[in-house]
Amino acid sequence: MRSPVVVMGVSGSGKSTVGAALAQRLRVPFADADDFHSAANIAKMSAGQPLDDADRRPWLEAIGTWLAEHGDGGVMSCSALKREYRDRLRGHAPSVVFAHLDGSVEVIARRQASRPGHFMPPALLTSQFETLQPLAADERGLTVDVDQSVDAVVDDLAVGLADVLPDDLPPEEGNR
Ligand SMILES: Nc1ncnc2c1ncn2[C@@H]1O[C@H](COP(=O)(O)OP(=O)(O)OP(=O)(O)O)[C@@H](O)[C@H]1O
Ligand SMILES: O=C(O)[C@H](O)[C@@H](O)[C@H](O)[C@H](O)CO
Repeated sequence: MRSPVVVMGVSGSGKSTVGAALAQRLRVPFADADDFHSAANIAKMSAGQPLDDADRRPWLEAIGTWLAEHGDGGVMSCSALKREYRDRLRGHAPSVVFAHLDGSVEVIARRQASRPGHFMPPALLTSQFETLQPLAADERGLTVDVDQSVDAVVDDLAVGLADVLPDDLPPEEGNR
């Protein structure tokens, strides 16, 4: 069976950009968890307030449903900041693999600041880092450094995923 991939990380780490490019490379469907938020969640973040567990619960359910529907391959960009959120997603799609886009607050703040017209205010980056629980050793996934070009990040992901999912990727992707 092929597996869905969740590209995770704090706001501004590159999930939307990298996730879309990865899906294209793997030739699988792509979805962005930003598009699954309720209007109330978007309004809350836009007003500079971080989401809490209750705000994220129905959102995670919708994302889990998408992952379950894409058990044979798909990429979802979703912050998935806490272990308990990832456990929830795994409950829907047990084969899911998490790809953490990891970077320093300096690099990510710089990218967020130069991104025009996004609802997420840069001031919320601190709470994103405070909430983030990196992948634990028992979680199926990989971590990639975002302090490099988008192409290089996607290359690292494709190579790393080939190790995590040796039977899932087309040979030309898996053997890069
Ligand atoms: N590796 C990279 N090198 C340079 N710029 C990047 C890289 N990855 C992403 N960016 C840029 O950084 C900004 C943030 O990226 P993006 O919107 O994809 O992040 P995100 O994690 O999806 O954010 P959010 O969760 O807030 O929607 C964008 O302007 C994007 O073009
Ligand atoms: O869990 C969260 O707090 C949210 O997912 C945020 O991270 C936003 O959706 C997004 O990343 C903002 O751009």
